[in-house]
Amino acid sequence: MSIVVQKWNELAEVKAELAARDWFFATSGNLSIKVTNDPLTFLVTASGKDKRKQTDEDFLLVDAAGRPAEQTHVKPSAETLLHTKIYGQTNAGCVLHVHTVDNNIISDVYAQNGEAVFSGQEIIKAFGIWEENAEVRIPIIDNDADIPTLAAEFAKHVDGDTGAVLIHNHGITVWGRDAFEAKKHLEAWEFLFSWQVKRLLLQRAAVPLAD
Ligand SMILES: CSC[C@@H](O)[C@@H](O)C(=O)COP(=O)(O)O
Ligand SMILES: [Zn+2]
Repeated sequence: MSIVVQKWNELAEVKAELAARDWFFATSGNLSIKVTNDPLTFLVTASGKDKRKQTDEDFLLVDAAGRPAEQTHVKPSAETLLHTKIYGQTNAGCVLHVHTVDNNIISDVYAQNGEAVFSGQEIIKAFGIWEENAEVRIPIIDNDADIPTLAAEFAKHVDGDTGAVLIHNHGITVWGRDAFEAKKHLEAWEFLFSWQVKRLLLQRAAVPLAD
């Protein structure tokens, strides 16, 4: 099996799992997986498609600049530039972007702080952090409609092989060394967002919480 087919299948599997979670509302979301390092190529979702559906045109191969690396009539994701920043600046192998109600609420509630901070949660260990009372932070950036401007701001927060950024009232972009890690981190972030949204609602309802 060629490396492209192998990576295609891997990304298709992640896509199906995220679809099963109903994380692709209204054609939102984009995913990619690195195929080769030198030259850099990666498979990225085709733009504007319903990512819950599985078709032979779900992904296309693009180069380091996000341009199609082979003849195709489908267009790369409108947000491919964000993926190129990650592959260009790190050794990440997979990038996942989803819009969920919870990630949008958290991005809005903490927008003024420029980040959301979480602690006191067992699931933080999914990020490979094992200390007691560990804290995790996710930056929140403005949702600039101009993709090069958005990508430039986004790139300032891309400094490791794993990471995540919230885009205000838009969604989350998570990356990891491989698809397994990217998905694990995405699920852990979404768990934290959902947990925090529910805590905020309970606090509002004056239900006593541990802290
Ligand atoms: C309808 S979602 C809005 C899109 O602009 C975008 O944010 C998105 O996530 C999907 O865009 P796509 O070009 O299909 O990758
Ligand atoms: Zn998006």
